[in-house]
Amino acid sequence: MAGRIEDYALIGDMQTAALVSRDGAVDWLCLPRFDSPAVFAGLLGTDEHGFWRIGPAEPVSAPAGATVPAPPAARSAFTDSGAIPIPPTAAAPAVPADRRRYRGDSLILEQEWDAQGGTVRVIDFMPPRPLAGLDAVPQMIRIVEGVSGKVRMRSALRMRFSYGRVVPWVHRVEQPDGGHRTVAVAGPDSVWLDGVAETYGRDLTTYADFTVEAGERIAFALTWQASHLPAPAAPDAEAMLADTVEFWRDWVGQCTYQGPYREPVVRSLITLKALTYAPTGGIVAAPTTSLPEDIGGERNWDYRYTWLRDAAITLSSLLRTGYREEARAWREWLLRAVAGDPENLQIMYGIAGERELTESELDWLPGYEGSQPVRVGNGAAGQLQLDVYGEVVEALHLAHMTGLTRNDHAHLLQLKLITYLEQHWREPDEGIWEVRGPRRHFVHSKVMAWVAVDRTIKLIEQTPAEGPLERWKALRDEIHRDVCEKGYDADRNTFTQYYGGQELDASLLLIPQVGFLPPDDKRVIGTIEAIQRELSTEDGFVLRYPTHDDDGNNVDGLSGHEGAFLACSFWLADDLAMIGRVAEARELFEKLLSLRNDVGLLAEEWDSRAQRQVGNFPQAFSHVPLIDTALRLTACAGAYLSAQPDGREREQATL
Ligand SMILES: OC[C@H]1O[C@H](O[C@H]2O[C@H](CO)[C@@H](O)[C@H](O)[C@H]2O)[C@H](O)[C@@H](O)[C@@H]1O
Repeated sequence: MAGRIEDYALIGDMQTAALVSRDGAVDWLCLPRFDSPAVFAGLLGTDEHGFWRIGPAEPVSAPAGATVPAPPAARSAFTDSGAIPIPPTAAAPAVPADRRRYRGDSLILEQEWDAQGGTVRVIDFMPPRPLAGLDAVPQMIRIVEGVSGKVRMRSALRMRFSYGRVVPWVHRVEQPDGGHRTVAVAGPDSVWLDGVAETYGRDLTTYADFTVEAGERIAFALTWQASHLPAPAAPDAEAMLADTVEFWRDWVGQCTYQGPYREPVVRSLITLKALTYAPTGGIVAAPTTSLPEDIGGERNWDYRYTWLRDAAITLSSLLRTGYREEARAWREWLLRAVAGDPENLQIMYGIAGERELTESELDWLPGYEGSQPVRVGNGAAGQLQLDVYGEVVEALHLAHMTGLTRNDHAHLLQLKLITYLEQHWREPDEGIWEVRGPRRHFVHSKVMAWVAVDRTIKLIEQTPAEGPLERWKALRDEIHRDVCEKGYDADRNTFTQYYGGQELDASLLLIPQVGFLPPDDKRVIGTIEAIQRELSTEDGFVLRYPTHDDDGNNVDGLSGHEGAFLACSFWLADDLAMIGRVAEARELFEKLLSLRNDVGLLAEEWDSRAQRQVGNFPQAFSHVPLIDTALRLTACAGAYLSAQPDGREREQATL
């Protein structure tokens, strides 16, 4: 059974990613791309749906309920050593590592067990893949390293293609040097296992039992190849490790952020890079599908696609921390994806710009802790969400302002988007939260329409780009007036979720951040205070909107509740800093940092009742605001230091 969401660490090669549990099991891996069917889908079901666990065969202290390690009957060498008799269903021992971490600022995971006989380390990574050529195939490398003593280990590999549905045909391929490879084939996929350890099959699972001594390193490699193509070369694991170390050293070396939050910022940047599909520049919202927002409920979605909103804000964070190449690549992706008539702009696309993201349910998967359905595809692709025009234009604007090489097509696209928005901003939409209830006049959507027009006016004023400047200035004023008249409740001194509504919405926290109103405007302060009052969880985080009305009826078309939305909680910290409540902002930010798991990763939401992470994982939409808030608080600290040379702590508004 899958562990808690925070028990997982991410490894990836910028084309796909895997989740590795603290017990040494890879429970999620889609091959060859982020959005391909999973080869290991144990995360959303059981071990029967695929996993690959490497860990000690005999840990010192197995927790209650852990599978007792035992030798398979077919292997005499192991049986001769006098190990415990095997229960017929035992696949592999599942015992949490005693320690784990990423190797420095990289995506190379190291887990260590103090086991019977000594200490052992397993190093897991996926080498960044070349974009073309024979070796442009996904690989997962697992190096078992003896740290001290002598430890008996087991690798248990159960491949189940097509999200746990298909048992592949697995066979050995003898090699001229006397060694062998193991290959699993079904339909379009083949997956090759290489390693020096002897393997054997039992219960439709491939095992290797071996011993590792201090200083010894035993490598395994899994390589995917289209099944109609010749066998891929067996990778040189140690050379791949050296290349991967160098790749991350170079990449992290470009980071311009040097403030007090360097560790969480860099880990978030590495995570965002891992979610970027290198061949096209598309960015997935998360590498998983259907990790529930409500454990046991139906709020389960496929995030392995590129949302314009999520990608645009990711781009902004990358640009502000020195990463221009990713920004340039995403701009190219955007231009290709939206090519054609902006009337047909989708709010999300596949990672290569695909438009067909039809949603369906995988009824053979039980779901994470029974959370059904498991969905692939995403019906939100067909929604109207007017805010994405604002987010995209804002990202293009920032790219321009930070000196990214001029691109006339991007300018042209921006002008076309505004021409579309001019005709459609008055319409109701599904809004930033993609609610599956009725369309409404969401205030956040209108605010972001204002952002799109505002930034385009600035583009025209600052560059040779041309457009009907006066007409668009009038449009900008009209949208502003409309929002302030219809989206603001003067009696309660707060903006509301939608025109004429009573509910609040945490996306309103963005009003001062995008410059729609200044932070010291009484309506802004009133809205921040109302959100703090009405949308806070008992532990001080923020819900994005109330999921139920006063009579207990669901308002977003879905049953159940959801956790605090981490992005919104970071936005609150930002706003508090903007209105001068810097100490409070910092306290909230640090509380948010404490929700990260031990390797620095955040899901989409936090379940305050269960005190655990929920939703897809790791989530770009959580790591981006983490970076943004860190930058703001760092700027606050800088302003503070220059204003307070004696170093005494005092709150002050800096923005
Ligand atoms: O919870 C309801 C909606 O959840 C998803 O949308 C959320 O994730 C998106 C990607 O990070 C984000 O852009 C959006 O703002 C979030 O609400 C899901 O994709 C939707 O289908 C679902 O209705």
